[in-house]
Amino acid sequence: MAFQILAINPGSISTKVAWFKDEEKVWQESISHDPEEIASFQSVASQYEYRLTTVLKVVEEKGSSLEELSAVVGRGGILDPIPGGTYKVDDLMLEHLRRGKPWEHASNLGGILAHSIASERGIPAFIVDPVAVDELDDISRITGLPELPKRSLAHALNVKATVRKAAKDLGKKWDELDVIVAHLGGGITVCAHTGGRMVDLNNANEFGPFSPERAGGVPAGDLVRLCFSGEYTMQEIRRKLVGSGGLMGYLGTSDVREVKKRIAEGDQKALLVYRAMALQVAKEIASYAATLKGKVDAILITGGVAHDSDFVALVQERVQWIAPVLRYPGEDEMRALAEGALRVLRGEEEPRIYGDSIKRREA
Ligand SMILES: Nc1ncnc2c1ncn2[C@@H]1O[C@H](COP(=O)(O)OP(=O)(O)OP(=O)(O)O)[C@@H](O)[C@H]1O
Ligand SMILES: CCCC(=O)O
Repeated sequence: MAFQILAINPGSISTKVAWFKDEEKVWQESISHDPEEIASFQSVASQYEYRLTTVLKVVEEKGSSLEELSAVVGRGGILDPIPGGTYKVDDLMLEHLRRGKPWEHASNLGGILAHSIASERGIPAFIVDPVAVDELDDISRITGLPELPKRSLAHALNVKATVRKAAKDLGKKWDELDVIVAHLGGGITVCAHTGGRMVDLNNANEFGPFSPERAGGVPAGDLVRLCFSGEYTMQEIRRKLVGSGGLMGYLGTSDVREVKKRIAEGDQKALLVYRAMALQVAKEIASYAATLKGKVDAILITGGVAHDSDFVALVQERVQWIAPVLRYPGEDEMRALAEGALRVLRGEEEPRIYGDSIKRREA
């Protein structure tokens, strides 16, 4: 009998919903929300009823029956640091998903919504590879200021799914591959993945290359001066770094297709910034070759910007001396969620327990 799985992926102004019968994606919808309506909520957690109604309406319109579900899976957000994998949503996780600390992420709602739909039907709710996955080697946490260690926040769901895809293509086990993964989306995660773990990475919100909408690493002294200039609130500075930085900051757009259009029309500034982003991505990739001591099976380039073969070529010409570059354009987070749930439903993997993972890390 096929497993039927509902996957829910809440983004900042969209909610993606998909229905799977085993690996077959029966349907997928992405509902765009009115940014003003979203902004009218006090917190991510307070959007719960609004997003739940959205999900239930899509399911009804598609003519699917919630009663046939085997499990519900949601994208998980900012939790305490935990290893990657498929987690059962339990009371402790729910409490942490709702608290929105140290800051909020729309994907926190994924686990909350999955639990709400699943618990009424006595079926399991899961999250898979949330942004809080932390598998860093201790040496990678050291930054230069003891009170500011590197935190692991990454596009873990797509990074892990891409490693699994590459493992199939290369005929190896996913947890035996040594790869560098660059997820090039609105934010950019570059990571060294070895032995099944993300042992070193840039943290998509704080370090590394600038991205379509984020600043990446910036001159620390000048940033301090900006913070104390009296011109900006903390919220405004945060917005500059995540949302209005990178391509958005330099060119007023975070859409790489628009940047390409301007370049084709002869815009030299757009060309310079576009090439600079490729250089920064290449330098970040090369730094993880050092983490892996040069033992790299492949460099995997994924995310929306990987659709752009010119951009990938600019990166490739600077890093192909390290290892072959494989391109996996876009992402299929909905499939990655469903496959994470399927591995547990089929008994191929034990579901992880959030509280146990935190305790193990603290011990
Ligand atoms: N065909 C394409 N050619 C060039 N760039 C593209 C193409 N398709 C998407 N992009 C770019 O990819 C970026 C968005 O990537 P993606 O959809 O992976 O990000 P997201 O899901 O919004 O954010 P994140 O990956 O940080 O969660 C945008 O800059 C967009 O312009
Ligand atoms: C913080 C990394 C993940 C994301 O940007 O959504």
